[in-house]
Amino acid sequence: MAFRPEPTQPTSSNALPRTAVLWCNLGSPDAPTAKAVRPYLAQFLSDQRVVELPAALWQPILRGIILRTRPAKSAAKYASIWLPEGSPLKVWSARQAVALRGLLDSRGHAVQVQEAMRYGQPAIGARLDALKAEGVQRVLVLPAYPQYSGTTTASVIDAVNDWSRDIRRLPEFRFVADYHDDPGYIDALAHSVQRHWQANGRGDMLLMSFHGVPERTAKLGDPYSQQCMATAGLLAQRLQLSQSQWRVSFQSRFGKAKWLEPSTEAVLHELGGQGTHRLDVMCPGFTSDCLETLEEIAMEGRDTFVAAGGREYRYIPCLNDDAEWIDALAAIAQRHMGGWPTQRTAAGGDAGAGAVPKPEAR
Ligand SMILES: C=CC1=C(C)c2cc3[nH]c(cc4nc(cc5[nH]c(cc1n2)c(C)c5CCC(=O)O)C(CCC(=O)O)=C4C)c(C)c3C=C
Ligand SMILES: [Fe+2]
Ligand SMILES: [Fe+2]
Repeated sequence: MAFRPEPTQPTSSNALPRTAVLWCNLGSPDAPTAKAVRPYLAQFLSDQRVVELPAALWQPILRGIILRTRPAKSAAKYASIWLPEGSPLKVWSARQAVALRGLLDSRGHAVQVQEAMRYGQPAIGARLDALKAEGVQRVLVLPAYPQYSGTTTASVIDAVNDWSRDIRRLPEFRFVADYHDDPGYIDALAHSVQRHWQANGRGDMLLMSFHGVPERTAKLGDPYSQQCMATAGLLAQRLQLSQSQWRVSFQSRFGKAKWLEPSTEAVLHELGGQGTHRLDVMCPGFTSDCLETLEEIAMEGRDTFVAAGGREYRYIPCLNDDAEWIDALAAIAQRHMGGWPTQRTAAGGDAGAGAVPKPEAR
């Protein structure tokens, strides 16, 4: 094992903050084409946090069946939601990082904020390389997942650990595990629903659809489903909804195993069949709109509901770069950076940069 030589530390860059927030999301393919989706899915579905099967059993299925058929089907779905600037998930993640940095800066915190992707680009390791080369000494790893799951949150931490393995002088790391019950997050969600009601009228029912995981994952102790239920309960309470006015479901089932229930598809079918007049649908577990919300919920979900007899289907967008949400995110970041010298100095750097004494020490 050879550890990499340390980069020469920048000496005169007091203006560059020594603390960074790494805003980590899932990632997307580079383009909405089968050619680009294939390596993305290969990386994603080879992560043993995501598919908990022995590699000797799973890899032949992945390489021999899934990666032959799924890339083209997924690419067509990605093409239906792709933005001129790229994948919605990456576009929103980048905007969120810029907004978070701006807000922290306006509060006197000199902190770098970078978005990074667990799969595809910009990769977590590449971002950490660049931050280290700039002299960053403290990194807050902030997953874009409000609810903790081994399949997502822990996998982000694995990527940080993989990068760390051959680094001689590591930055100080802190990891945010979850913020499923954070009052700022719940308030931002509640206000997004209230704004939607003000603009479009109140629906008869609010469906909160979360990404699913295999039922086995939950049975083995993953806290994800409990945290989803807690988020939904807090949001319903905050919106003063009665038990009959809200439902929770789990979407994006993959493979043949049993996943968390009820499935979003089954609930949409049921609600449509009952003649639900106006259905409001939101995805509180996704902090930005992406393939799973824009294609599966806003498009496919509508078709399922209407085909079953439902009338009005209204999709409420994710928090994306909503100002109240960025404010909540800044509070979460600040709380976890407590004690770190992030205050901006007169020289424009941070108090932890070393070379410039703090104003009060002069
Ligand atoms: C194979 C099992 C999967 C598990 C377990 C899983 C958990 C999980 N995923 C998210 C968030 C997202 N998933 C997204 C896409 C996506 N998810 C899976 C599979 C599993 N996810 C696949 C194969 C895909 C790719 C698309 C496809 O081919 O269907 C996305 C969107 C990515 C984008 O580019 O827009 C997100 C976000 C969570 C939160 C989660 C468990 C809690
Ligand atoms: Fe997923
Ligand atoms: Fe999906």
